[in-house]
Amino acid sequence: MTAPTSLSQDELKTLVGQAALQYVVPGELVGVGTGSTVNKFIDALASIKDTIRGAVSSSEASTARLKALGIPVLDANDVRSLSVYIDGADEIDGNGYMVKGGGAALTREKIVAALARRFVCIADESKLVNVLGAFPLPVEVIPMAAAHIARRFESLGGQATLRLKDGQPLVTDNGQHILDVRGLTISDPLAFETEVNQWPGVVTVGVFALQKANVCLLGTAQGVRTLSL
Ligand SMILES: O=C[C@H](O)[C@H](O)[C@H](O)COP(=O)(O)O
Repeated sequence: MTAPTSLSQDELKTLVGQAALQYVVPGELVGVGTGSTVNKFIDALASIKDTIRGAVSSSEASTARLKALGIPVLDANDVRSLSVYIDGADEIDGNGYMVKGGGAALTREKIVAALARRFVCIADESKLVNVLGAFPLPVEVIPMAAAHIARRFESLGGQATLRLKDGQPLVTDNGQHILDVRGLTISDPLAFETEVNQWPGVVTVGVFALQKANVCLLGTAQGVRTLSL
């Protein structure tokens, strides 16, 4: 697919959202992520909704969009496995390791991704990085542990702030809070994810290395680039 150089970031998201349809298996369920890029995928998915069984969703926001377009949404507990999970990223590196959670959906995203045999990341080219960490790292936390966890990040050189919405701590779909951690360089994503996920009070860290992307569809000025990871 070729794109003229004048495409906006929004148009690049539309391109990769549409390109992801090729990974949807007829007659099956598809795992659906969250965010502005996935919204483009959901819109494209509506055009083939009669060929699939439905979706397993990673957020209330995606569920609402899927249902509004007439796509059935199944509970993750009723599904043993998915052929594919399609989601965006805030950062992705050349190994398929990602930072996610800019939309606060990281925990459910990891759960639905865990059900899938293949993770297809859709992103515009601004998301491709050499090393993870420039995007403030989202971490979902149990509220009573937030200050303690923030201090642990300080000891790693990070500065953690509680994410707010309308002046109040943002509450996730799971009833928890989000810390955004700036100043980290995540040179070993697998080790980092494994360590932080063990800290008491951490629900999920937004590094996706244990469940990395297998394919990335990257929207570029030259068109959609497919990275096999
Ligand atoms: O919590 C949100 C997700 O991890 C998103 O996939 C991520 O933030 C990318 O979102 P967007 O496509 O809006 O840049």
